[in-house]
Amino acid sequence: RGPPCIGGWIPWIGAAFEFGKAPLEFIEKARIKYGPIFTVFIMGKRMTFVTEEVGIDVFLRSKKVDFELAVQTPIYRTVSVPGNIFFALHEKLYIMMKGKMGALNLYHFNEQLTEELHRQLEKLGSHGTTDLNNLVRSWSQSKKWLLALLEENLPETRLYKPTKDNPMIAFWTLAFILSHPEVHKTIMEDMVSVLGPAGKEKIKISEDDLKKLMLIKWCILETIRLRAPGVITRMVVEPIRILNYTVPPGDLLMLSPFWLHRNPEYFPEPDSFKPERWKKANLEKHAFLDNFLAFGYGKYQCPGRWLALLEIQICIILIFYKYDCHLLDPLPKQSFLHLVGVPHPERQCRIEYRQRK
Ligand code: HEM
Repeated sequence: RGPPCIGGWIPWIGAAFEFGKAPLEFIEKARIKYGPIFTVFIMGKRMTFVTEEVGIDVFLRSKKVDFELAVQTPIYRTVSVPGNIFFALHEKLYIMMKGKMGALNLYHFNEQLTEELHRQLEKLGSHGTTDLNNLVRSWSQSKKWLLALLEENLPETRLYKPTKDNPMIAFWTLAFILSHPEVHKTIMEDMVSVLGPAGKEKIKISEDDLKKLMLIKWCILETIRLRAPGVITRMVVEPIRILNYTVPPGDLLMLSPFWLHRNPEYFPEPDSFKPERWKKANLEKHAFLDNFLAFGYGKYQCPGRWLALLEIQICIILIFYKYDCHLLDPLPKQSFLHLVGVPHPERQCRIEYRQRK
């Protein structure tokens, strides 16, 4: 017997209309109505969602589910890499990225990232008002060095251009910090004690400075917890038993880090922005909090996770070092439309900035 299946009235199309209206909301409503495991039938495809312990454990650890088979089609759709090239290059590319961007090798990027962000900040002038989204977008457009690094190590990737970098986490982190004045104030005090008062041109940020500015890292992780990707996915390759159900091969097994991070058993007061909960994580040993799955898990866990954290950390330090900032709009809600990747804001959020003296 398979899990409860949500189909809809029109045979092949299935639940596509209902699901497409607000996929994230759909998943949570379906969990409440159908229980911890359910299948959604859409455009001839079956997606089986697991939302509680047993299912999550199968998703993360079972040998009967496959990462490459699940992501090949979306990769073809977004960056046009055909299946044969993907399967031939994927493992090599992953190992290379994991090595170059691993937590231990990462600080080589410090100087390059700081230089690049300084250049972008100069364009902002001494003061102004802008949409926070525009601000972070302009910073993330010049990662040519990262592409060059990939191409140098794996020339075959030259043929494929990546999609635009996604600056959403930098947006949300700035928005969360600026809408929590106590947190913002403590960050500014820490910055003065580590980097000194404002005024120096083009400060450099050492690995040691980053370690001392731990609250910023906690804010980024807490932001990622609250704005985690809507789903991660695996393809079922052999029948798997979860609770009393059998999930057949060919199903896409789906897990939602976004909703998992809202489970109060795992994260007390899950909707509150509480950077201090990250005090418990063993970040020195490169471990996150239990049940934090924003970067996926297992053999193909996000290889860019430490680089993403480093980049946002430097970005926030540089902007707060140079400018006094405040939001002109309240913290926007997240849109429930984005299932893949980090949720976008429902509406704009303006920021006013003025150079610190
Ligand atoms: C906060 C930002 C980021 C988030 C939330 C994120 C999240 C994720 C997630 C959830 C996965 C799928 C893992 C799984 O299914 O187990 C993934 C894979 C991946 N991420 Fe990230 N990521 C981020 C930033 C980055 C950055 C900056 C890079 C590159 C520089 C990157 C490169 C990749 C790659 C290449 C994969 C695919 C791995 C593979 O094909 O084996 N990510 N990421």
